[in-house]
Order: sequence, then structure tokens, then C-alpha cells
Amino acid sequence: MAEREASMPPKVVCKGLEKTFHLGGRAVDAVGPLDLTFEAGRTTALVGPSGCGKSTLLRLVAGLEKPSGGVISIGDETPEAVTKAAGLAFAFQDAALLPWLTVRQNVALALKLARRPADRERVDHLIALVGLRHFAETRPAELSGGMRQRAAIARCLVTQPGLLLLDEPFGAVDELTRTRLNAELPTLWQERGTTTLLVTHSIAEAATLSDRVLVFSPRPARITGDFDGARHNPAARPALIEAIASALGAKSGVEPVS
Ligand SMILES: Nc1ncnc2c1ncn2[C@@H]1O[C@H](COP(=O)(O)OP(=O)(O)OP(=O)(O)O)[C@@H](O)[C@H]1O
Repeated sequence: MAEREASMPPKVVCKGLEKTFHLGGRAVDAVGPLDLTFEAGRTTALVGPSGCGKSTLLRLVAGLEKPSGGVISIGDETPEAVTKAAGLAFAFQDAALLPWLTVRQNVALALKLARRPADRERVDHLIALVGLRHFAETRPAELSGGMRQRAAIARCLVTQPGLLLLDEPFGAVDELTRTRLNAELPTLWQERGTTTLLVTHSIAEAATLSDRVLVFSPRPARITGDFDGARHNPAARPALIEAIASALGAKSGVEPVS
């Protein structure tokens, strides 16, 4: 099998994107219509009230759901084609690791599935980065939920995907580790300027990790705020956090601090 190069970060364009679910004769409008461009190599945080359609938007971009209307292009390709070519990686809220493999084998498997050469050094570097150096030979059942989530993040990053979709990736991670990951992971996932879409319930995390913050309305997700992120500008964070909170409104349920 041919080995694939690590993919270049793509631009993601959504045009007239809509998603409606049908539940026992009832229509649930989850997303849109949305016209939205995610520039190549930038990290965009998506925040909004619970159930507003953020995960559905990520699943549409990953080709895991079909739009009810509109189109998504990733570079010049469809989400399905990019997923098939291992051009994107998706970290879900619930880390799904293969239970019969160790942490190291789970992370290494991602390289194999993406038809990339084995790279023990990179696998071990990522395992260490997420704080699992001493658990590389451990199987998922013997890890805590947060540790499993960290292993899944390492698995996601190992292939250096052009497009990274992160759905509450730090949800089950303890506060100390989360702070460390927040400090270190952006450097890693942006070492090649990955296009990153990050769903988070933490306004502070959104402001700190991203180049852009999009605030969504209650379902169906529409954009109610579009701000420059403050990843490179710590001085701008307090004002940005206030602006995001104000765009969300008081009853959003989104955490004001991480
Ligand atoms: N497969 C599905 N079938 C039917 N309805 C669905 C499906 N997936 C999502 N929904 C509905 O679509 C809406 C948006 O859900 P989604 O998970 O995208 O929201 P979210 O903003 O990610 O929420 P949270 O922040 O709580 O994770 C919700 O009303 C949800 O019940």
C-alpha cells in the first residue's frame, strides 16, 4: 500500500448548510442554514448553548452525517473523500479506544490505518505529552475516563491530519492536566498549521486556544457572534471573554471560566 504524506491544512467551506433530524414524525432542526468559511491553518472555537447543534456541525464536516440541505467542501473535496483518505481526525467526547490494545498500540494503529510509516518516536512523544508515559503498555479498561480521553487525543494527533475536529476533547480531563494540555497541545496541533475546529463549553478555553471564536444561537445553530481569538494576545483575553459571554446571553449554561 502506498504511504500517504501528512496532509496540508485545508480551507473548509459550508454553503447553505442545514441539518434536520426526524424523530418519530417530529422534525428537529439542528443546524442552519449556515454560510461559513474556516480558513486553512486556523483554529476556530465553537461555543453555544447545550443542544444547539455544535456536535452535529462537526459530524457533518467529518461526513458522519449527511446535510439536509447545502454543501460542505474541504479543500476541493467532499467530507467523505477526506475522511477516507485519512485527511482529518476527530476526537469525540467519549474516547473510543480498542479495548484489546495497549495505549501505545492504539496510538500506533492510527498511523497504520492512515497508511503512514510506523514512527515509534512520535508515538512515544505524544503519549508522554498527554501525560501517559508510564501507561504506554496499559489497556483502556485499566485507565480512568480522563486518561482514556488523553490517549484518544494522542491518537488523533499522531497522523498530523490537515483537519482536526475536537468535540469537547478535554471534557473528562482533570483541571491540572487540562491546564497543561491547553498550554502544550496548540503548539503541537499547529506545528504544521492544522485547520482546527474545537467545540468547548469553556469560554476561557475558547478565548485562549483559538484564532477565532464563533458563538451559536440555541438550536438550530446560527452564528450570533464572530470574534478574533486571543491565542497570541493574552492582554485581549478578558475583553474577549466578556464579549463571548455577552453574545451567549446569561442562560447559556456555558462555563465563564475553564
Ligand atoms: N442522531 C440524531 N437523531 C435525532 N436528533 C439528534 C441526533 N443528533 C443530534 N440530535 C439533536 O440535534 C440537536 C443538536 O444536538 P448536538 O449534539 O449537535 O448539540 P450540541 O450543541 O453539540 O450539544 P452539547 O453541547 O450538549 O453537546 C439536539 O436537539 C439533539 O437532540
